[in-house]
Amino acid sequence: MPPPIIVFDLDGTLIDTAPDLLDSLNHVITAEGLAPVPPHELRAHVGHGGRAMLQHVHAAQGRSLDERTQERLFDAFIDHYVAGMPGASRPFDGALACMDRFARQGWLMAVCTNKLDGLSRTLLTALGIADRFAAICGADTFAMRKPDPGHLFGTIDRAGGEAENAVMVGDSRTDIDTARAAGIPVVAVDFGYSTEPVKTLGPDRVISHFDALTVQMARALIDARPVQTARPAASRR
Ligand SMILES: O=C(O)COP(=O)(O)O
Ligand SMILES: [Mg+2]
Repeated sequence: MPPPIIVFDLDGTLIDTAPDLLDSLNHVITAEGLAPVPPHELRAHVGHGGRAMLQHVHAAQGRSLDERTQERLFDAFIDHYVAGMPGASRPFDGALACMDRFARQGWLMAVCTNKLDGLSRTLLTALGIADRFAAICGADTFAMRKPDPGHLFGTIDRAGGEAENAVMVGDSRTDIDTARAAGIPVVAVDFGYSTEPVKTLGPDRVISHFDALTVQMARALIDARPVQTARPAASRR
């Protein structure tokens, strides 16, 4: 039987990427004559991706954004973001020690993120932690992405784990919905980029610091999960 696996979301869960994402966004929009956005206004939108941030900023400043312009600005945003990696992005407090605990107990670790695959790898490599993960699967790794449970199943398969022996950790409704749809227990962090309080979204546990995420907690969540029906064949890889 393969070892148990803990699957982390990236932005807002494992890594605090918001300052760099906002910096790149402001770089792009100020070049277009828009006003820069203060961090507190956009932090909650960071978890929805670059296009959503561009749309939000344009709408908030009464500017239209056609598809072509959006794609041009998105490309410029990504270019700026990658060029600065890792910038000020850092693992959240306690995240590295938490990963150490799970690694010491022989758990597999993986990343399941709606950040692009290449960006996720570049960032985790720049931070010196890419090697810790048996799989890093982004928005464009599979034909589906979170909240489709196939993204999570695919990540677990690639890492060599089993969905029946897995826990997910995330910061958003998307993560919680994904894990729920997969029948996998989910721990929500309340320090990420959710627009709504995570405790209202139905996670199995909420933590305010990685120190609270113990191997015992993860083990207990897996042991307590109800007996699952077989996952849909379309989600198998
Ligand atoms: O970049 C995004 O759209 C969200 O990324 P996440 O899934 O790691 O939170
Ligand atoms: Mg997230």
